[in-house]
Amino acid sequence: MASIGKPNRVVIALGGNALGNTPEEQIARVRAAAPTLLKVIEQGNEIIITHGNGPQVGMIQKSFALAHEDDPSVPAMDLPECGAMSQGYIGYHLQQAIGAAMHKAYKRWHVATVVTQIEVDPDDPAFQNPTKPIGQFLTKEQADEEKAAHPEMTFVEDSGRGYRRVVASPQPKKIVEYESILNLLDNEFIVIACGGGGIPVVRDYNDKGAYKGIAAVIDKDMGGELLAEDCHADMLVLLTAVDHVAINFGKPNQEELTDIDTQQAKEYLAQGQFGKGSMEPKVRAAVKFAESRPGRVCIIGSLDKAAEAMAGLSGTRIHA
Ligand SMILES: Nc1ncnc2c1ncn2[C@@H]1O[C@H](COP(=O)(O)OP(=O)(O)O)[C@@H](O)[C@H]1O
Ligand SMILES: NC(=O)OP(=O)(O)O
Repeated sequence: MASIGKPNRVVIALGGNALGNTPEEQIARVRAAAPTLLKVIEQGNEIIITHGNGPQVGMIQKSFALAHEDDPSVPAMDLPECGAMSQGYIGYHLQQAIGAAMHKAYKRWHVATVVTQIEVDPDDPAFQNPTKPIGQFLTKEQADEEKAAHPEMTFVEDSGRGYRRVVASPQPKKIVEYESILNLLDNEFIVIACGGGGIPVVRDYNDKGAYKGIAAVIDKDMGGELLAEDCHADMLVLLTAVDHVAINFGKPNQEELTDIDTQQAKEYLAQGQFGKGSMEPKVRAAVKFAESRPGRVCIIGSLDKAAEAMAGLSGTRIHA
């Protein structure tokens, strides 16, 4: 386990759903989380923050469509642009909250957001099979209405919480701004990076290999895992809206997991114990990280109990 007292590198991922649905809710939640994040630093760790954007990226795209609904000549705002906006929107609130807490404690303001692109494979099969829920939760009737208005969109039921639109979610391959992130870390900044899983981009070989956006939303748990590996992190902490990963989730025989090894996690994955597009990618990211180097640990827990989760008093610990 990453022990207190030596400078461990910890990547902390904040779930998009755990950040609330309005700017006011988001400000309140990141303000509440900021003291915990600083406490992790005081315990001798370096932290790197990433975050989801599922609700926010959908909200940004829909707001733009509504603003221009009377003018069909205005094209839709594409997902990569919406993803970039979500990184700015969430990074801005995180910078304010962490910056204020840091300034109070140390009279320093060393926190910065990196607008981060992540290269994906244009032939990733995920482009043929949308799985990433975005936007608000809908009733069945609302989802049917949206589907009738936008036949190209796909809607699925999301972990008993309602219906949501799903979009393609390719695997992250390479963090384009990797060196900028490491430079900021070397200069003792708290870095917020790979928000929303990173803006998905592909190489355009008709334009000398330049990067261009592609319509998708990368899973931030998988983006966060890549960030953690690239930054040589010791621990990956995935914070969401539930205290623990569970088996038989939502059933009378639900069982909360506190400590499992990757073998057990893989068996539960094979049994389909985890919600697709919600808990499943977290457990997959946890397994990948825990198996990437001896001693690496992932904790999945709630944003509200982040301190307890890091102290081993809450959350699910996944290790090799
Ligand atoms: N087996 C499970 N154990 C715990 N939570 C689960 C499980 N399967 C699905 N979920 C759902 O997954 C949610 C976390 O995924 P999601 O909301 O997508 O996360 P994020 O906070 O990253 O946006 C939980 O709040 C819960 O509703
Ligand atoms: N991009 C992403 O995974 O967002 P959520 O954490 O909100 O699902």
